[in-house]
Amino acid sequence: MGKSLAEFHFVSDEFTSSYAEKLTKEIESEKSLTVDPEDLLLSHKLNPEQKHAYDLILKACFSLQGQAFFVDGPGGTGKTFLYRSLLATLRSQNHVAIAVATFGIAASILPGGRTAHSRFKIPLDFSKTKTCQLSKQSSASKLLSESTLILWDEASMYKRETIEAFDELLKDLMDSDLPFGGKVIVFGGDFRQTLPIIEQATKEVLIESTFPVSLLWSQLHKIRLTENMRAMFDPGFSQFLLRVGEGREPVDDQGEITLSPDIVIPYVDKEVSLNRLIESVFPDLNLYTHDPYNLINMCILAPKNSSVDELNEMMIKRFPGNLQTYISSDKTVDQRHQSDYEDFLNSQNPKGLPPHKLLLKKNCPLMLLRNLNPTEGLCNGTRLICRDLGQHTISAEIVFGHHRGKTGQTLDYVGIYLREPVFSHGQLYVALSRARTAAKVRILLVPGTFEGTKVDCKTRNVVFHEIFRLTQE
Ligand SMILES: Nc1ncnc2c1ncn2[C@@H]1O[C@H](COP(=O)(O)OP(=O)(O)OP(=O)(O)O)[C@@H](O)[C@H]1O
Repeated sequence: MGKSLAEFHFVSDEFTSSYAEKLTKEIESEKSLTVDPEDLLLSHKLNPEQKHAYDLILKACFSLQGQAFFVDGPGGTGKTFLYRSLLATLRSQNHVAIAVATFGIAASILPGGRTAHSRFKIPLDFSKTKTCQLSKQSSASKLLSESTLILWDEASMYKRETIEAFDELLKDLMDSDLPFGGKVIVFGGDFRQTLPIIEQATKEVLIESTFPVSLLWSQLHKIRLTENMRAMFDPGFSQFLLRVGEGREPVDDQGEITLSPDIVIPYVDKEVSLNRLIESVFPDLNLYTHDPYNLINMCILAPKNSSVDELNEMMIKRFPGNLQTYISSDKTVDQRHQSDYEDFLNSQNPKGLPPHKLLLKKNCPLMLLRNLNPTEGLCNGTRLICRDLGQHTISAEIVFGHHRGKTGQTLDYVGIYLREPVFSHGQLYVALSRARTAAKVRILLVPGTFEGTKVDCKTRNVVFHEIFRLTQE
């Protein structure tokens, strides 16, 4: 009687102190995140819709009454702008505000952002276990319990079972039956943009996997942002974007929409037209040497990796400087098959890996394909500039993301290469909606060989209308 557990030395003193240290360290590091003074001023710049959302969410945070929100806004309505403002306000007052996103690149845009998978130990393969792998004693659990706000961007791209597992985790941690354990949680997203990625899934399977199908959906307080701040100086373009995103742009009997000839590059032949697309987006590649920070926001987007590879091959030849070639080393599991399969392995181009033959030049832009260190801004989608090319190493500099002051997913000039039409919900809308004005978009539509009668400005726009019906429920 009257003894503490520690006196029985079940666990070595060294272990207990290092665990306690780790716990404190994680919470302290979250509390000591530096707040960008610019972010603190954002609350004064919010538009009336954003301000309403900001006040509502902060009220829930300060009244200690748990509430779950969903901020639903088309691309460019300032969701990220609102999140940055909320995070800055709370963190400057010493509150723990956790920010996560579906993909590394979106996480790197949020100050202190991490991917939801790494922060909440969500298993990558949900078929084996449907629970988050966080123990109640872990530092991440403690952090969640202490948090005033949990902010989850791009929740529209997450499978509902993941969010349901997170709800169970919070209920367990907080010993509460309230939704999300009674925490204040803000989900954000846009169902006009791409939905969860499930390979080979039918439309029905895809829709069934989305958040609005979950029973949790009806328990969320919905906040809608409607004013497109990105395209505010081109209202006609902003309305066109919304019609494309919501599948309201009229289609012909082939199911295709007609784009304005002003934004379409006329198709002559593939090489000539591709060159025109490249020249309209990157008029002078020499400028990368002097001003990579501005040029990194000019991009050509394509729905398939094979089109991107084709463009990269053309672009790197045009880029000034000496070419450096890096060759991958592919090995068969059984060494005896190496000579038979080496050429075949080298010809493969799996997603998430660079090509077998990677061609680079000093000062050329790069995109990282792995979440190497999201907290330092090194994640899948981070854009960098090659600074030095060694024999086995590449020195590169981050030129995009929160770590470089370039926040949000706005592009200064967008090229869209449709060698074949888009194939999935929201793809065309996502690409178009990165631009501020129609004058900063150019699209190359390669005519299909099918019947050979394709009219130049027509293309497919895939929109699953069912998702909008579900979000309204
Ligand atoms: N209240 C505001 N005042 C000034 N600029 C704003 C405001 N809100 C947003 N913006 C600007 O509008 C652009 C789009 O905002 P933001 O990236 O936050 O939108 P988003 O809804 O997160 O877009 P997406 O869903 O496409 O990622 C950014 O350049 C941002 O700085």
